[in-house]
Amino acid sequence: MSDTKTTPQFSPEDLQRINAELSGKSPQDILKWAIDNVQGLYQTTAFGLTGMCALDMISKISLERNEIHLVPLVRLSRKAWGFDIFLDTLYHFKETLQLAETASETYLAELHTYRPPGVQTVEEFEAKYGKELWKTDEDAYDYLVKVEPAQRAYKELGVKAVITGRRRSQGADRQDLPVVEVDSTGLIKINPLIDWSFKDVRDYIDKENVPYNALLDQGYRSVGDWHSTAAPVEGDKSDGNERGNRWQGRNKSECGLHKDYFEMKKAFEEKHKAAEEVAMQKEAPVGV
Ligand SMILES: Nc1ncnc2c1ncn2[C@@H]1O[C@H](COP(=O)(O)OS(=O)(=O)O)[C@@H](OP(=O)(O)O)[C@H]1O
Repeated sequence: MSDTKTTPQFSPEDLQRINAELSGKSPQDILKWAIDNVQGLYQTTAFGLTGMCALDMISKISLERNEIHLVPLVRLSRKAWGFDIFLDTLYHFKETLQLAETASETYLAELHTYRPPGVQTVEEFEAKYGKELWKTDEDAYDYLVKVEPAQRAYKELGVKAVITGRRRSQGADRQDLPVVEVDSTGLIKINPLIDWSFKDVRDYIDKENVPYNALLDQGYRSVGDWHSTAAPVEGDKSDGNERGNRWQGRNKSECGLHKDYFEMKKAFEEKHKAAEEVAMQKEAPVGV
């Protein structure tokens, strides 16, 4: 995979202007702007509530613009934008995988699913990288299940920009997010629901009858891998921190997908190389 940084469609000055223009606009207006102005646009989603709102809004924009309500959405939408990228870490809850299927059927959306390099199943992953890698080396885990597959997807599909489901009210690293940003690889990230609260997304889902992860009915507010998503505790509303059930007890609030790609890759490769050298030394016959 080439690691050359691509030239973003927007200069820093463009970005400043665009963010000023889009500030305070509705998610639908931000999405319309993105569809009209951004090339190579896809949505990256783990089918969180926010991503589901965005998916529903995009479909409605497509319908509204074409004014033909009986043509399958897939054909209309395909004209307007790319499609969904789903990074299957192999450790998602079955409810999330079920929702991925329901969402792509409901919206006739074409799902591009990417898995860790060279493997298709948990068994293959664990045979190659060991059991519970998220405990023994969480950075390597993040790199293998999210960061590398995402870069592979972007390259293979020609993705230049992604719509994400991040919101400022999710706190931690997200409280100062801009609407449009460019990451270190030149990828444009658009965060259309940036100003919405958890209640706003929940209300939209209910009002528009949007499919959602069945775990929400069990009290989950944020859903990631099963091994890093704690089950809700009765009576705990965690209103201030909707992602408080993720990576509990660990100093971690992001999965790596929204961190610096080059730094993650370098750290992974250096560690990997060192591990290989140790393994080779062990294998070398005594005296060599
Ligand atoms: N597995 C996977 N595949 C594709 N895209 C993904 C994935 N995980 C995270 N994302 C993108 O990041 C958005 C925020 O997700 P989370 O709040 O769950 O946080 S985290 O990224 O896991 O740290 C998330 O928002 P949603 O669309 O609401 O799911 C996506 O835009």
